Amino acid sequence: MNKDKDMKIVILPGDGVGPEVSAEAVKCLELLSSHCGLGLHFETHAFGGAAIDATGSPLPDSTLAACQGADAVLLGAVGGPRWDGRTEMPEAGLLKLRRELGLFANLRPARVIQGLEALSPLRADLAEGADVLVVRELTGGVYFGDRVLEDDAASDLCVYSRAEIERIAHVAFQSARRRGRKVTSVDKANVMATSKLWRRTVVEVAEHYPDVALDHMYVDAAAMALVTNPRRFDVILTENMFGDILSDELSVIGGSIGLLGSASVGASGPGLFEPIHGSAPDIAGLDIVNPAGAITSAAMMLEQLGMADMGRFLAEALGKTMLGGCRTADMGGSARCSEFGEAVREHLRRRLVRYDAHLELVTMNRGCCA
Ligand SMILES: NC(=O)c1ccc[n+]([C@@H]2O[C@H](COP(=O)([O-])OP(=O)(O)OC[C@H]3O[C@@H](n4cnc5c(N)ncnc54)[C@H](O)[C@@H]3O)[C@@H](O)[C@H]2O)c1
Ligand SMILES: CC(C)[C@H](C(=O)O)[C@@H](O)C(=O)O
Ligand SMILES: [Mg+2]
Repeated sequence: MNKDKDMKIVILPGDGVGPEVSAEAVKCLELLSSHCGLGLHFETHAFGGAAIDATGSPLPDSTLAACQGADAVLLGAVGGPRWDGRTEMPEAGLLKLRRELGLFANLRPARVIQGLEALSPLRADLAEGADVLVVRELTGGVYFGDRVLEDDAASDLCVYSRAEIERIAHVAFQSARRRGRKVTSVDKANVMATSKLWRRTVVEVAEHYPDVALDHMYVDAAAMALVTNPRRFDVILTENMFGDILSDELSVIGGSIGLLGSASVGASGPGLFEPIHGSAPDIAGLDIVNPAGAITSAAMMLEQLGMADMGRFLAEALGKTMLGGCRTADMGGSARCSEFGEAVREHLRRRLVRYDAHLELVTMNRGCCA
């Protein structure tokens, strides 16, 4: 594959395990890019706690400008106890980046890999075949409402407009069309005004998708059903805070939070690709973190950049690595983060050899027929 245009990928390693997982993902991308002529160019920028230490800000202007001028952004993770309680924490940089890039849709797929059901904490008969996509609204709700913190009282305002709900609902219904054709909208409409508007608006948007089934659940019941009956879900459509919490819960059905990647996209401009886990300070620097979520995020990035085949090769190499028994400690194995990443790349190299042979055959056949 030779792309017409070079692509700029901004890497934000961040804090804790962020640099470790993003390094493995980047090495996979470099391998694909050099082998297949994808024209990916990588630029690393300071972000999060590391940027606070270097510049005083978690999202320096130069980092934001680089992200705005990129084709895609790949992030490790931010935060850690070292910066807890600061006036401006590393996490504030992440929220600002999502907002500045207009990344209102956060897609978090989770599934139990066939053959790895035993790694799920769920009973095998419950885990088998579970495959859920969380579509999380990412730039509204309580994350972005006014906050007041006084000595004896505090408040966080939760606001949603109809337009914000409509656009994320369209993303969920369109995703369902490519998957199992069912959307479960999760809210707290028995209590919250934002959830009442959410439910009403989702019902209206659903009229444009008569081929997609829609049901509604309260978030507390959904939290239970995710671990008692995950197969009842296809696409979960939910607001910012509920999506944050439910996706961490959902991540463990496959065996570990370390498995999940995510894509955050807006109406236009670069997407942001990041594992859903945090900076895992308890295991940072030990080379034992699971980089699968970061590698999955890189595969999602390739798909979004129009290189779906390459994304599929990377996702397949990741699956083969785990099915072949190479697993990090969180998955019950003993592989180091770097060993796991290298095993993925070895599977990728083998896949690319077969791909080259296929391309050669196609070229030869064309020659014969010309
Ligand atoms: N997108 C992000 O950058 C992001 C996401 C979540 C949390 N955070 C931040 O990360 C910091 C730590 O948060 P936390 O401890 O609540 O959550 P966390 O996700 O970092 O860790 C929770 C637990 O899961 C384990 N874990 C996480 N990822 C793993 C992986 N890939 N492989 C193996 N084990 C893994 C950790 O060791 C820890 O025991 C906080 O500052 C938080 O705000 C950042
Ligand atoms: C670090 C934090 C601000 C972030 C969030 O709550 O969105 C994280 O938990 C996530 O899931 O990406
Ligand atoms: Mg989270």
